[in-house]
Amino acid sequence: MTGGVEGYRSGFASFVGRPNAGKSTLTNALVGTKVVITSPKPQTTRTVVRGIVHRPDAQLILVDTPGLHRPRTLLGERLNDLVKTTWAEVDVVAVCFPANEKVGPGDRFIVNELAKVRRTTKIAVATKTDLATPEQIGRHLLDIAELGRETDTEWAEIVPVSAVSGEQVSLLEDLLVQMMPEGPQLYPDGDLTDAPEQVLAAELIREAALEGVRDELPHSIAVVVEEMGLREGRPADRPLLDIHANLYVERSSQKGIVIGHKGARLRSVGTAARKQIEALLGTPVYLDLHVKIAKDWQRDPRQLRKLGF
Ligand SMILES: Nc1nc2c(ncn2[C@@H]2O[C@H](COP(=O)(O)OP(=O)(O)OP(=O)(O)O)[C@@H](O)[C@H]2O)c(=O)[nH]1
Repeated sequence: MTGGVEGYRSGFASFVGRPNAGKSTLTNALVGTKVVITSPKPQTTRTVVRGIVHRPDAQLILVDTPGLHRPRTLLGERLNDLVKTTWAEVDVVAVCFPANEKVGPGDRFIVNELAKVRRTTKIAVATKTDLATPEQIGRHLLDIAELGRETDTEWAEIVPVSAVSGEQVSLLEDLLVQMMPEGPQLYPDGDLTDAPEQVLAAELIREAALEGVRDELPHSIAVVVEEMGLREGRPADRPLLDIHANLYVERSSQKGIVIGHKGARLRSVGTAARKQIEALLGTPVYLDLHVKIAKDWQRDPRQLRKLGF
């Protein structure tokens, strides 16, 4: 982890736009090819991590937010409120406007709703520029700027890109990174998306760590699996799964409780969790557990959410 490195930036961006606007293709172009569509993490029910851009200077986490619909019912309105709450929690919302189609009522509806979320930085992305002539792209950019004025939306940037030809994709990445706040690395190196096994392993460790101390530490333990992978050089019939995990508590007094006298409690937590994970995944496990205090993270709702507090 390079968390805490000076100047390091980390945060969340979300691509929105009408169906077919090119959101998924752009996510894949930014992250690389291996993105998998994942299920929501247990503790973040509203957002799904679609991909993570790792750089030496930053980590950019691309999340999906629920789709926005024209509300016809109270439930529809509630859902839209939820979308707006989510938009308020990410650092940047990027609205995608395909360059080969005119800006239309569907776009206008989304931008109007987004305009009500004042604090979040908004950018406009003109997607699929390989399908449009330079004149069309120019016109399109003016239309997007005009829509911004009409809806009282301040576009921090308007960026034309093609996810297919790759044109301007790295520029978009640089711009997004500059808009992220300074903060620690939130996901392990190499993670492209939330791996369900890692989430499950973290849950089992958390369960084991809470065993017997629930009253003392009700909601104060979070677990992040930093690394998880089969150890290299093992015979095929004797695999070993290495898991490195951090157990986060809020205060140093809690650290003592979790570790126990001369580390005895942490060792038994490790043993219990290891057996559970082995039973679940069917592979022998080497579990390396560290206890850390998440002091600086407590005031940041995004990081707290990531940690499941
Ligand atoms: N030529 C070209 N086609 C693109 C580009 N980006 C996306 N497409 C195509 O446009 C279509 C829609 O792209 P998606 O990335 O699935 O769009 P989306 O916004 O995620 O769509 P929904 O999931 O329906 O909201 C697909 O057929 C893509 O191949 C691009 O930069 N150039």
